[in-house]
Amino acid sequence: MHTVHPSSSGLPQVSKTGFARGPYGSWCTPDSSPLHNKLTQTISNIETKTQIKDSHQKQENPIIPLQKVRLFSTTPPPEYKATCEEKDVITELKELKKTLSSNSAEKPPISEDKPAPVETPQSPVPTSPSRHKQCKGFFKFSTFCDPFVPIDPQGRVYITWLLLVTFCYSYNAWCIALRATFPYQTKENTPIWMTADYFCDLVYLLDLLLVKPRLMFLHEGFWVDDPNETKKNYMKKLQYKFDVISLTPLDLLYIYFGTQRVALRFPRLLKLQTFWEFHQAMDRVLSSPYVVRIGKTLFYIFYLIHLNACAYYAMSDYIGLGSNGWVYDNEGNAYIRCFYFATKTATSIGKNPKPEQTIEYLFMTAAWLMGVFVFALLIGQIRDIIATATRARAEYRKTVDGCSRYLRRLNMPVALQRRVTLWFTYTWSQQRCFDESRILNSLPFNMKRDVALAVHMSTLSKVQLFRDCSDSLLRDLVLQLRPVSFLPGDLVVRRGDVGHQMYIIKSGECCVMSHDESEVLATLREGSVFGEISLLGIEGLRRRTATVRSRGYSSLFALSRNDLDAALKYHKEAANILRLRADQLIRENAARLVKRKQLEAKKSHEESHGLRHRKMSSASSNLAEGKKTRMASAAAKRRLSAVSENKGVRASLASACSGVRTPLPTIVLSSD
Ligand SMILES: Nc1ncnc2c1ncn2[C@@H]1O[C@@H]2COP(=O)(O)O[C@H]2[C@H]1O
Repeated sequence: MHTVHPSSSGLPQVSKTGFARGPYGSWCTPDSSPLHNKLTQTISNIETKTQIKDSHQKQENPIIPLQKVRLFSTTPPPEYKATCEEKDVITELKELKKTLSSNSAEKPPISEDKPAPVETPQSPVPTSPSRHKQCKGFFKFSTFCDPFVPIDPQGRVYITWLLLVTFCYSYNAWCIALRATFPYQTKENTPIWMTADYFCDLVYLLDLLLVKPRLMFLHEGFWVDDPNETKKNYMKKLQYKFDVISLTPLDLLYIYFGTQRVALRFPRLLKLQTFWEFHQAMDRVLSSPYVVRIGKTLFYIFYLIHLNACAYYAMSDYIGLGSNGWVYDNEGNAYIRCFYFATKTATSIGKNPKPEQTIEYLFMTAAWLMGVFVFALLIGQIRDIIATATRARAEYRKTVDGCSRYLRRLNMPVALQRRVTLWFTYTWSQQRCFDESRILNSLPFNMKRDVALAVHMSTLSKVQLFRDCSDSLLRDLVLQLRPVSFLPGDLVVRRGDVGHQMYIIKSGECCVMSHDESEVLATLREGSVFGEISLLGIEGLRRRTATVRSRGYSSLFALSRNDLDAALKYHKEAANILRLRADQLIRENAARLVKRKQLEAKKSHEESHGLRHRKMSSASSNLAEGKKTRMASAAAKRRLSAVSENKGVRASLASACSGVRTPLPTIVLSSD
């Protein structure tokens, strides 16, 4: 029998060469080289081992031949045989490891067009095998039609088939009740109704005989695609019994009762499981499953009203159309009028006609009860679906409002409040959540890591450090990365602070500032790493060597010192790369600092030289001026002595001398 192993999640893989390694790979394997992958297979992956065996037999290495395990063998092997097989497998694996390690020098090249399927036994939910057999369009459809090819229950073609069956089911569900009560099936249109009916019956039949028996299923974590087993599996299910009963040809009784007895087709309504199956599949496939859930609930609501309308018409017909104030008065469009009445009674909206007969009272009571219990339940369901769909946004609003209220209560500056709100808005727009880890925590560890890798792949693939080191470094670190956002001008790290985290730029730009923050030393962009120097503690440096500011809005990943230390313990090459880079930066910065200091010294030297020169020149000019003043005062003295007796002249003289910087000749004043 055939089994298909659980495949990887289909996420792209990291490779040193191209980073993304194609859809078959997985992040879960510790080393991504094909050789290593082969070594890390578990015993459960028997088929893969067979492949490995084949490839190595080609290299003429004697390996004990492996047997394929039959999960559903008709004559199960005795237990001791299974144990022996298991032992064989282990021995073989050991031999294989030895062989491979001896051949490790000549690693086979990675085939680009045919990537080796990597098994991930630790993957919790095996994806359907259709991931491996990617075929397109018509070919896909033709394989679906082939009665000997198993069908993937998660494949698109099967979901399309489910849509067709659901359509047929809905047709039966609505039209059987409608035609059985309302006079819409006439002699003239009976052939049309019949054609539609038998087309649906054909679809039911094909589903029962050709589709459902070929559906693959999971057994102990493996996809079973053996036709006999898939058939047996279907026939064991309750769904099979319902599917068979739904095709009971009660309509053969048309021969006796006439084609008007459409109620004979009621068994068709028992194919309800396919209807549910379709909705489950859509729920899985669509990006917004809420639409499907709401659609299904609305379908139930309208269907109940439809049944109510049919019952109302049937009852009115039985009592006599228009015979009293409660029954349908046979005016206007019968279906619309009855549907309107049924909606009114079910939802208790509007004024309902008063029942007159017991049967009418019973009908009204049943309709109201249905409205109270069933409708209230269904409408509540819709409210829940919408609340779930918008829960994340509601929580975001609650957080923002709470924080703003807190800041307002503390009378914080308006600018700060605005800044906080801005941060919330930006972080929400980037991450759509504030705590990514809380969302992922419900997943198993490996899946959580796969999701984190897929989400952050575009950024992490740009980080040179991860390209240069083994893939497992990225896998070890990805769950430790914490997204953080910064606003324009925000300080990411401050020079002199103790370093606790290093950063990877997811989007935006960060500027490394010089000592006095007057100069930008470097502008770091997406995929750049910074803040590692103080974490590595090179030459005892535990403090930030530079200030780094966010230039615009930026989203970064922060990695704590402990997580980095833990990872570097097992990834020596990464430690070396980081250390080398840090060394280089320290040397560059030191050289820049020395150069700057030299420049400053030179400048100050030049400045002091210039000052002395200026001082000397100003001293000599002072001397000359003093000489000039002395000469001027002597002349004034001479003139004064000539006119010493004349008072009026003395006053004018005083004013004439007032402009002279040297103290006025006291002689003149004292002569008074
Ligand atoms: N000249 C530079 N060019 C680029 N990055 C730098 C430079 N100097 C320092 N850094 C980074 O800025 C970071 C500041 O904090 P750390 O000292 O921890 O680590 C530092 C380096 O990662």
